[in-house]
Amino acid sequence: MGTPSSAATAAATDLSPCTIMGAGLVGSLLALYLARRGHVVDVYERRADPRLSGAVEGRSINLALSDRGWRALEGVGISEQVREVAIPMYRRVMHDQQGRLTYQPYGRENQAIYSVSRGGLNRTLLNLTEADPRIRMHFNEHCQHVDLRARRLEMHNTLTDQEQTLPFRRLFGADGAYSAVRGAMQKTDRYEFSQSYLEYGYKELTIEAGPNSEWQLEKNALHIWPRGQYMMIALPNLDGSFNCTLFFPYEGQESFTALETAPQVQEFFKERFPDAVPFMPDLAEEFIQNPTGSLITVKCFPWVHKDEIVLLGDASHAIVPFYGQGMNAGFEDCSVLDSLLNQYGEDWHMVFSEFQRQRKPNADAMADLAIYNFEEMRDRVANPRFLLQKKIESKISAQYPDQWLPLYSQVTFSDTPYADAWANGQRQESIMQRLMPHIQTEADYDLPAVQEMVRQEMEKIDALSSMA
Ligand SMILES: NC(=O)C1=CN([C@@H]2O[C@H](COP(=O)(O)OP(=O)(O)OC[C@H]3O[C@@H](n4cnc5c(N)ncnc54)[C@H](OP(=O)(O)O)[C@@H]3O)[C@@H](O)[C@H]2O)C=CC1
Ligand SMILES: Nc1ccccc1C(=O)C[C@H](N)C(=O)O
Repeated sequence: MGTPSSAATAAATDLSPCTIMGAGLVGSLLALYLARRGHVVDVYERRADPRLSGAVEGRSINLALSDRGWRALEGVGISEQVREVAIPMYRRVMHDQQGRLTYQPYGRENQAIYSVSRGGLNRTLLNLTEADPRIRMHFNEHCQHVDLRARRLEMHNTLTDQEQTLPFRRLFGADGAYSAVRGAMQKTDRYEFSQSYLEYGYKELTIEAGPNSEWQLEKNALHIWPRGQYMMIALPNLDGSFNCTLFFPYEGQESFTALETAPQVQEFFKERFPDAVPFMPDLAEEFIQNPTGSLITVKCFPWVHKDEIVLLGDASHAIVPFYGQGMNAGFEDCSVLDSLLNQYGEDWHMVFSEFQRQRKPNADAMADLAIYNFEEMRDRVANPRFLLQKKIESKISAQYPDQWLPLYSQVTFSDTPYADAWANGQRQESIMQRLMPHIQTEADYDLPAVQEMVRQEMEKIDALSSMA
């Protein structure tokens, strides 16, 4: 296990107490970061302790941990522990309507995104917070109101029905997409806020483990059934099963409203996902019983109030799940905040204002990237020309590693700010649009005319970067 980077710089005395709202993934990781700097941390969470309440496993989209998330976990020395329960997924496996498979690697050989269960990761983080004497966890505490002026929280205990008012000195809103902390900030003058829902919802389903707990599809992959306007995906679990998610329109001919009865569900899946159905014995029951989740994007500004309150994770930037970056971005918030604390010490005004200055454009870019990846996953990955373009891009990247890293790798396997990755990616896409009409097969990449075009494009990239 690595040494926590921030522990070395922690001052043991005179640190202001910190209050975190929300003990989800971001709130729990942030508690570890702040405690390891020497702060006393109180964490309030409206849910019961998931380790006691036996939260149902397999009822949430599996997370895909990638480099930004791993780096943040390393920052508090817990990445090895998480790695033990994470399954590497090296590539996308696409299933067409006849059950034929095509493949797309995520990055170079050995580069992978990692499937982890949200509940499992949350429990691991909570065990670690509990082991730290500086952290006090308060479950079943619902924040009903934040009084910004008096710096007080109105809390309601959902077990005892008791109300209490608590003062805070420094408040970190990690209370998710429907944040109560943000809710109070929204009432201040000139507060910018927007939320939008996709016209799609999601339904969680299960591909069962085989008779000997074996995986019935390729284990180390993320499976996609792209169907143009909708898709199903599956991520592996440690017990041999897969968590499947159907992303599906609310309305229309093929939509949730059109699938109401068990025979309708069976019929539809048999036609559209025939190779998955034999592994989904509880399909119709799950489809009818599991709730349909909605898909929200939240943007807001500012993220800070004076030097007293800051929003992190979904509270400031909830995004749709299609890039698998929501948790990674929220974890990166924690490591960025920690490095700003290293830089500015207890000058919270500087720390908070730098935090939102750096993070806001990146959060906005990630929100756009997430929507873009939905179109890629549900539609473009089914197109052989798209897969050829990705192969050509990886050849360019191998030949010109200093000039070209594919967009997916910049987002997933680097710490390039999301906004820069998105801008680079759009530039690269326009180059590919010029190049691809000259390429029909992978071998065409070596044609002298194509090589010359690529060389000229690289020269332009060099010229641009020397001007920057
Ligand atoms: N794979 C999945 O299904 C999901 C994944 N995620 C991932 O996790 C990432 C990080 O999420 P994070 O920012 O931690 O947000 P989360 O929503 O995971 O955590 C916020 C926590 O705060 C609690 N909370 C909300 N309102 C209050 C309140 N008024 N008082 C006290 N507690 C409150 C929430 O409870 P409650 O949940 O009851 O609102 C929740 O436990 C997301 O970007 C996403 O990628 C998040 C959700 C689902
Ligand atoms: N975790 C997810 C949850 C829902 C939808 C997608 C994901 C992904 O991780 C997608 C992956 N990054 C991909 O591009 O193939």
